[in-house]
Order: sequence, then structure tokens, then C-alpha cells
Amino acid sequence: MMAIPFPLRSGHPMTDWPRLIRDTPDFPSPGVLFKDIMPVLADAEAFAAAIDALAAPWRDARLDAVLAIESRGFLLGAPLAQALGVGLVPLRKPGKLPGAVVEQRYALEYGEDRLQMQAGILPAGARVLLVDDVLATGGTLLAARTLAQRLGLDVVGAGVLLEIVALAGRARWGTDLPLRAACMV
Ligand SMILES: O=P(O)(O)OC[C@H]1O[C@H](OP(=O)(O)OP(=O)(O)O)[C@H](O)[C@@H]1O
Ligand SMILES: Nc1ncnc2[nH]cnc12
Repeated sequence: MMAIPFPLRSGHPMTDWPRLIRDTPDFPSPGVLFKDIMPVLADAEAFAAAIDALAAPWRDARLDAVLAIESRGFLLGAPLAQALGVGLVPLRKPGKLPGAVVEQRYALEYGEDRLQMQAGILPAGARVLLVDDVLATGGTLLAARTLAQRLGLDVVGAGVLLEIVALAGRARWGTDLPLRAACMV
């Protein structure tokens, strides 16, 4: 049988969960150093600590909902919404959501894509937090923010598990709304 590469219950102290993020060079395309968060989710304590770290800045933010970005953002958005006691709304890739949708096109570190959100799923003025796993160039998060604002939502800020500082996504996000990263590389 294959050896398990890391403990499934690591017992890691809260601050150590970022050590489980693994680098994969040249994925999904040459020249990209891919930061793989899956080992964090596979470890019970690390996953719980990561969600705690994501939730901490927003506990008093009087949020109505978390807006989670497909697909790795869903894995964090659902437990985060539960931790904060608010609803969850998915921002999805095209063709997945029924009914009327609003769409935003964007570029990310390794390609182009589109995000859609259901029109009318939240009332205008609802206070929302955007969540994703990784901030790289910032294209995805910025598109999510534009989409939410086009629907009249009050974007309170954004939370990511990992910020890749060298790719300067924070500069694109700007300084008018808070962007909190649970860890940075
Ligand atoms: O800051 P950016 O340069 O925009 O990159 C960040 C985005 O890239 C990844 O998404 P991807 O489209 O690969 O989708 P996935 O979550 O479905 O893997 C990641 O989950 C972020 O959403
Ligand atoms: N380098 C990277 N690692 C993981 N997810 C990403 N999304 C965009 N760039 C990424």
C-alpha cells in the first residue's frame, strides 16, 4: 500500500497550517508555480484552523452572505459562511446557474474566464464578503467585486486563504475595500 504523505490529523498548532500548501511547478501551464491548498483541506486540524483564520477579520462585519468563487472558493466559502452564521451565494463559471444571471469576463494568471451570479438571489444593499482560495494577479477577485456591485450589493471586503505577493493582485484590488489574506507567500 502507498504511504500516506502527511498525517490526516496533523495536530499542527493553528499557525502551522500554511506549511501544508504545496508547490507544483509548471501547472497548469509552463512557467506557473501552482500553490496547491488541497493538503490543508485534507487535514482536519489544518482545515479548521484555516477557516478560523479566514473568518477572524469578519466576525463583527455584520455580513449577510459570503460570495464564493468557483471552484476552490466553494470549498472555503461554505464552511466560512457557517462559521460566520451567514448565507452562501456561489459565483459560477458560465452555464451552471439556472434563471437570470449577470456575467463578468476576466483574465487570470493562466488564462481567461467568466463568472456568473444569479440576479435577485440577494436583495440590493446586502452586505457581502467575497472569498477565494488564492489571490494571484487579482483578476478573478476584481471581476467578482464588479459583478456583485453591478447587482447592487454592498461589498464589505474580500478574504483569501493565500496571497501570492509577487503577482501583485493587491495593487489591482486597491485600497478602498479591505482584502484580508490568511497567509502570504
Ligand atoms: O488572482 P488571479 O490571477 O485571478 O487567480 C486566482 C484564481 O485562480 C484560481 O482559479 P481557477 O480559475 O484556476 O479555478 P478553480 O478554482 O476552479 O481551480 C484560484 O482559485 C483563483 O480563483
Ligand atoms: N499560482 C497559482 N497557484 C494556485 N492557484 C492559482 N490561481 C492563480 N494562480 C495560481
